[in-house]
Amino acid sequence: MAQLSRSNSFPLVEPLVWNPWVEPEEVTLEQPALGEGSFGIVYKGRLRGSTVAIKLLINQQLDDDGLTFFKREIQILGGLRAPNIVLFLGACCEPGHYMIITELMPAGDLDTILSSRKINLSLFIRMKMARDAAAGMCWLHQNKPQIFHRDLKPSNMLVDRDSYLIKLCDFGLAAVKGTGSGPDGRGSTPGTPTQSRKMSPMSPNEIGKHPAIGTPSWMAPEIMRSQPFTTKADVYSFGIVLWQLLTRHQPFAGLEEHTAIFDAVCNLKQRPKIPSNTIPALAALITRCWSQDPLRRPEFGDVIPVLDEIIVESAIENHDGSEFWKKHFLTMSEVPWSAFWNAFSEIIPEDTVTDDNVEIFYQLLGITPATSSNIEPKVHIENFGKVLSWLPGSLEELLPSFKKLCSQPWFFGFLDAIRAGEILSGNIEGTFLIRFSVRQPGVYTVSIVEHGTVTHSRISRESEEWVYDGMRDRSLIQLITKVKDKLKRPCPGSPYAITQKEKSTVYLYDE
Ligand SMILES: Nc1ncnc2c1ncn2[C@@H]1O[C@H](COP(=O)(O)OP(=O)(O)OP(=O)(O)O)[C@@H](O)[C@H]1O
Repeated sequence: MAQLSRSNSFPLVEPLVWNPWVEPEEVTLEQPALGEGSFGIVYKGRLRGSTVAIKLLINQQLDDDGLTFFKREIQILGGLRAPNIVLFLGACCEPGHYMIITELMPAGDLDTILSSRKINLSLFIRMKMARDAAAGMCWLHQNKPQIFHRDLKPSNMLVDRDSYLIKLCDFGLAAVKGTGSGPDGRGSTPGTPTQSRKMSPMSPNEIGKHPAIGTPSWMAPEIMRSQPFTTKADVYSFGIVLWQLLTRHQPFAGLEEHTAIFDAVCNLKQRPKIPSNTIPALAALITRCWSQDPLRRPEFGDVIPVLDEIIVESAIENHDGSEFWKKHFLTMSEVPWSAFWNAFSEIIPEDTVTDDNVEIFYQLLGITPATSSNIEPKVHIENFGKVLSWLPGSLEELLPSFKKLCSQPWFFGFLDAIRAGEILSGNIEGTFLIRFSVRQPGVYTVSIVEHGTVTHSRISRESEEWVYDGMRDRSLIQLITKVKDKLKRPCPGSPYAITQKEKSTVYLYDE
């Protein structure tokens, strides 16, 4: 048999259409700026009929070294096409108009988003962001030749508005292995550190003391010490980013001076504190990523599958539930209803696989019937996780437990405070209903008419027991019977009234 020669490249003989250069007149900028870094101010703008992001260099009088940097950023970013790396669109290399143009990421950078408490981001979304960043870094490290980012931090991670997809940006400090493309033009490629003039955001004075590249809070100890480094220096930075995604805090916040960070990280081997209630796999991953010894840090290719499992665990706290999702739908955030039900009906008792139960489950997962027969409804991982947090126990018992709950006249399921208030108003003192807490999955809310107004309070969960009004019980239904002096009269009109034909004998009200 003829031997096929293996080749993954061939010479491109046709003239290339790729032309990165843009004339300054082609670009229009919109004020105010979107963001500002140490080297550039970024604006929203227009180019050739498209809305884009334009980074104008702050220093428009580049010397030879500055020009080398600028060209390298264009060369590296311009050659990258990957789902988690911001798309390069063009550049202008005319003195006075030095700029780099990329796709616009409308939600801005991750640093701003994480520090804005108004933006609610579940741990599930934040771990998906971590996975995106890891995928972007994996692309760089597995490129041939390898690319080192050297400034990985949340302000260099851009966010897509709707999907929260993350793309890496700012390749101003990036380097290509084996090209001698050091920022100072003297070959400070990874593995052979030299003194760098470009250090963000250290001042020139400090550079002499700590010849290193990057931003101190995210800088690996070997970089700070100006020792040889590898791709694992980026993995260290990722460990800090992962901790930020977990806590939404700034790393080394109390340490203002770069020398203090140097001392903490390099000499005292200190790291930010990982909260004790962190998912164990996530705590372990952060710890490995920011190991003092670079050899103990994982490759990004190994980080991604670990994050895939962490993503599931962050959406579904219930152990059986997260194992179920990992087994059938790992890497999927939502699955078509039929695929979900096929897998789920395999693990529940055969007599519970009924049309009634399908319907009840449909409601429970907050699925609205498809408006068109072409679109199959989907089960979202976070909804499944929430449902399991309200109905803890084994998966086999999920449907019977929910059915029993629905048979209680006071249970109203998915209802917000405003609607609960409307339903209860005009009822006598002590009339109440119980609903899933809209804000806090895993918690129930009691809405009750008290002193002529409707008040809302929580039934919390502590050590596998439900707790309300000083009483506690493993069964929610039993707990409600214990507080019937306060919760006197179930509110009429439960949406599950039909299932209440099989009314529970556990709780009997004196109407
Ligand atoms: N494509 C984009 N879409 C939206 N906002 C962007 C985009 N690119 C950059 N920004 C915003 O501008 C800020 C600065 O961009 P960038 O990091 O590229 O500049 P820099 O001067 O090289 O920064 P550094 O100080 O980290 O070196 C980002 O943190 C972000 O807020």
